Order: sequence, then C-alpha cells, then structure tokens
Amino acid sequence: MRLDVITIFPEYLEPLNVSLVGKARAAGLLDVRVHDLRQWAHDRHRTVDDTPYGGGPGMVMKPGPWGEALDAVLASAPGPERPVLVVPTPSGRPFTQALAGELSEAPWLVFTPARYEGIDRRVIEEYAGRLDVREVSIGDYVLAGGEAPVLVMVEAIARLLPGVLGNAESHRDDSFAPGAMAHLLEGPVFTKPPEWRGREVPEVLVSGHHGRIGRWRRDEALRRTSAHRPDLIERTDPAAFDRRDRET
Ligand SMILES: O[C@H]1NC=Nc2cccc(F)c21
Repeated sequence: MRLDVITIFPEYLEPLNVSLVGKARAAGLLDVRVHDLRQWAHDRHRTVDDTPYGGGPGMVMKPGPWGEALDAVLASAPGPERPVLVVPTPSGRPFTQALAGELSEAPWLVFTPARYEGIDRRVIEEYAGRLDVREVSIGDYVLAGGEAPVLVMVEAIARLLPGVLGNAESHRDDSFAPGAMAHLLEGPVFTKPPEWRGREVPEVLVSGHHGRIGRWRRDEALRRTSAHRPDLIERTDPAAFDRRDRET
C-alpha cells in the first residue's frame, strides 16, 4: 500500500516511523510519503489559510496550495492508479473498524489533514469527480487539526495489511472485529506473576480448561460492555456465542 499525507505539520507524522507502522514500512509493506503543504504556498509568508467568508471564528485553509499539492501527488504515481482521498474532518462519517478494513484494501490512500475549521469546500468538489473521496471523523470532540486522526486511522488500517501483524490470530478477538465477540469490549487480561501485591489471577485462567476459559472471557466481555458501552449490547448475537463455544 502507498500512503501519502499532505500536512503543514510534517513532524506530527514522525510516529509513522516507529512501532507497527515503522516496521511495516521497513518491511516494504507500506510506502508512506509525508508532504509539507507549504511547498505549494508561494507567497513570501507561505500562507495556507485565511479568514472564512461569511465571518465566524478560526481560519479556513485556502484552496490554491491544496489543489497544487494534490495535483503534484496524483501526478507522482507511475500508473493510471487513483487513490482514495481520505479527508479527516469533525463533520465526516465515523471512522470504524469496518471502514478501516475497507480502506486497508485500497492500494493507495492520500490523507489531507487540515485545521479544525477545514479546507475550502471547492477542493473537495474539485476532486470528488475523479477520486473516491471519504470525509471521516475519529470522534465527537474538538481537536486542533487532522494530524492526530491520521495517526489513528493509519495505525488501524496498517495492522490489517497482510504480513503486518505477526500472529494472524490476534485479529480474531479484537474488539469490533467480526465474529462472536464482535461489538463487545474485551474483558480483563492477566499475565505473570500468578500473585501480585496479594492479588491472584482468576483461577479459571490457570485451569487449562479451554471451554471454561472461553465462557469466562465471554461473560467478562459482556459485563464490561454492558457497563461501559451498553449501546453495543443489542448488536451482539447471542447465538454466535454458542457457535463459538462449540468451535473451541
Ligand atoms: O476526527 C475529528 N474529530 C475531532 N476533531 C477533528 C479536527 C480535525 C480533523 C478531524 F478529523 C477531527
């Protein structure tokens, strides 16, 4: 997968050099290119934003630099391939595991993180005709810009690429991944030592009885989900658990 990010804060994307994404890049599974938007702002002050028409708070990003940047990035691809344009914005569709999965299938993604107030609408209109443009939000809270959302989305997408996660199994029990535990939060986890500050690991987990362990984990996941995310409970199919129990 090729992945381009156009931003006025290239240093904000440094985390894409480390950990899971960094390893995927080193392994040649991901080709990540970060571009400084200001190289396409030609005035002396390299201006990329201005006050909004119609008034109101904050600043809106000018269309000129974005148009030149996107044209340059699109022109840099050898073949006829067109990327999916991912526009982080608080007014976008929710970023979900399903969308991460869909985007992980794309051979080329271009991310355009912008300031909170966004990019001049005409940029979206200019590219919507020829690219698959996705306006996406990572959540209903106020951030200064879209760079942190890009880090979040790239991590969620990269870990789904073949070869990126060592143990393929670790997708299976992800919260929100398809299957019996889909839409459930994961329950508590434990590791050595067996006792720590007088607190012991739940006996079932050291029983070696996989059926009991599976049921305990499901019950704990249901308990945690009903406490923290009751909205997810009605989306759970109890029959799927029985099927899963029979498999384990
Ligand atoms: O994901 C959103 N959630 C909240 N604030 C934002 C600010 C800029 C971009 C963006 F995607 C977002």
